[in-house]
Amino acid sequence: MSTILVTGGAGYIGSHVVQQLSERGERVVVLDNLVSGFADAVRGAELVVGNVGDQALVSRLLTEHKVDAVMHFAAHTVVPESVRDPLKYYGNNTCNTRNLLACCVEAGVDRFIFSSTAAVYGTPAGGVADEDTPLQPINPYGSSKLMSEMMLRDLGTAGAMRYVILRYFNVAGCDPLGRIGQSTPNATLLLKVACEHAVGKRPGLAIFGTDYDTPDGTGIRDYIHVEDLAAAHLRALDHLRTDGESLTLNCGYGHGYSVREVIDTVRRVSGAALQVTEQPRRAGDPPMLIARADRLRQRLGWTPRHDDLEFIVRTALAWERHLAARDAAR
Ligand SMILES: NC(=O)c1ccc[n+]([C@@H]2O[C@H](COP(=O)([O-])OP(=O)(O)OC[C@H]3O[C@@H](n4cnc5c(N)ncnc54)[C@H](O)[C@@H]3O)[C@@H](O)[C@H]2O)c1
Ligand SMILES: O=c1ccn([C@@H]2O[C@H](COP(=O)(O)OP(=O)(O)O[C@H]3O[C@H](CO)[C@H](O)[C@H](O)[C@H]3O)[C@@H](O)[C@H]2O)c(=O)[nH]1
Repeated sequence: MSTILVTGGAGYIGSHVVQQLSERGERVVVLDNLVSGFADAVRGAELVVGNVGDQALVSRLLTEHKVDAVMHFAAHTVVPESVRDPLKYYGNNTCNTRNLLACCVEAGVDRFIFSSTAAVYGTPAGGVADEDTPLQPINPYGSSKLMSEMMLRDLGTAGAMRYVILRYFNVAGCDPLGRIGQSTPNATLLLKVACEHAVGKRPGLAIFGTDYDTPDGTGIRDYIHVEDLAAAHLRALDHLRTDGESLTLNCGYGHGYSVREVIDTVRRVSGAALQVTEQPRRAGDPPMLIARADRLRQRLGWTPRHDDLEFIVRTALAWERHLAARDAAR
């Protein structure tokens, strides 16, 4: 039986994908250096603690485990940090991906699923991006991911790799059964920050920008539940295993919510009286970023199961309560 190598499988999104893979009976080996992941998030798979840029280690894993496909989540992901320290991002997200790809080519592993991001589009005109929208990242994080996409495209042209590039929009929510979740320390993402405030972990919450040209003046994003996103990865794997061609696909629901709508939902679901301040726009934030996501449905037969902001918030909040109870017990 062949194995899937999942890099970054101890992180937020990777751990949800690993759980779905193992529930389906797939054999999985996770490679994660735990810089932002957690060993106890890896369920149903072997965890190897190491760096994805370590070519000797990766080559050994590919052959010893008879790997037939790689899912590559390992990366640094904090946009403002990438602006302050771009080489950290090019090093981990681009150079390490290059090393990983070199090992795959050498070992003849030619199925690759890559975690890309809506950040490759930058600030698309009209706030809606399809996969052919010009790629104009406005921060090093987005650029570091785009360079990895380019390597994959060129390997595809050279006949050395078939790939599915998944461009995630705003990923949110957690395992509905509460087994794993988003534990990222010092989170900056709106939904996580709002849930942390709702459970008392933060004293307040800021809205960054109330003067956008949107119906309520705040930024609009396309929030996709992590379980739906994980399901897209399993479909991508099946596509490559049945000799499907290389694809680049947006992952979102095709509609969005404003910052105020997200905060109102967290307030309603949690019952907490949130302390919300209005602050100036955060540098580099587009007013609106929504996926045109028809291609994902058409090409992989994916249909979302959790396209419901309230459900997303409920699952995120349940995990936040679990973390708060765990911390209180320590
Ligand atoms: N969270 C989002 O909304 C979002 C949106 C778009 C794209 N993405 C992409 O999805 C992927 C997963 O993101 P996440 O939100 O789960 O982040 P995360 O930080 O929770 O997960 C990343 C994982 O990669 C590991 N890692 C990092 N560098 C490594 C290295 N050199 N070697 C081995 N392991 C390493 C970390 O320890 C962590 O477990 C990333 O590639 C990210 O760029 C995330
Ligand atoms: O405390 C906060 C945090 C965020 N926001 C606003 O909420 C919206 C969403 O912001 P997030 O920080 O949650 O997410 P981004 O839209 O910045 O997401 C970007 O960064 C992510 C990773 O950090 C992914 O890569 C994603 O694809 C990329 O577009 C934005 O309008 C932002 O200004 C607030 O008002 N207050």
